[in-house]
Amino acid sequence: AAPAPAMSGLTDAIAGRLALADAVAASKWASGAAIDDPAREQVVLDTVSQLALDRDLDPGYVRGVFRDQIEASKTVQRRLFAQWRLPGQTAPPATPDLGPVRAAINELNVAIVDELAASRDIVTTLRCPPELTVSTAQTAADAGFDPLHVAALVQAGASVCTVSTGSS
Ligand SMILES: O=C(O)C(=O)C[C@]1(C(=O)O)C=C[C@@H](O)C=C1
Repeated sequence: AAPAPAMSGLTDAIAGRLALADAVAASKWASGAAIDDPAREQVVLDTVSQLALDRDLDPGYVRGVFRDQIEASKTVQRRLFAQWRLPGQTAPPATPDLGPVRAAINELNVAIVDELAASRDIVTTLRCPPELTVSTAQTAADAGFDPLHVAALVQAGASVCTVSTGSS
């Protein structure tokens, strides 16, 4: 097999977290809960800030990456809700208890911060945007993501590289 792209550990962890948005959405549909849960978002952001400090990463950088994880999850959840509201469509059956899926998200949060630490030297360089693009494409293909999840995966990676490639 070809070697894995340099940042595929990170994009695999991001994709694993994003894939859980489907289970979150199904659970919220079953319980009638809102997609947006600002209190849970604060817990996630505060937790990953501490994980960042433990690894000598900039907590502001890591919070920014996780704001994108949360927004990407909501992109998927909102689209699924919109689909399930269509005539003749239904949500998959799910338990209204978010506890188990949030436990899985917590584990992937740690994995993502670990992968950000492993990629700390590349994220500030001009190699980051192309490596992230290649890894994202490989991860999306391996995961069998549909266009919605591919778009959300790209959204989730938007703040990973701290080098600007835009002309100014
Ligand atoms: O845990 C939830 O309820 C989710 O929907 C997941 C998540 C997240 O990505 O961490 C996303 C949106 C919510 O506002 C809170 C958290």
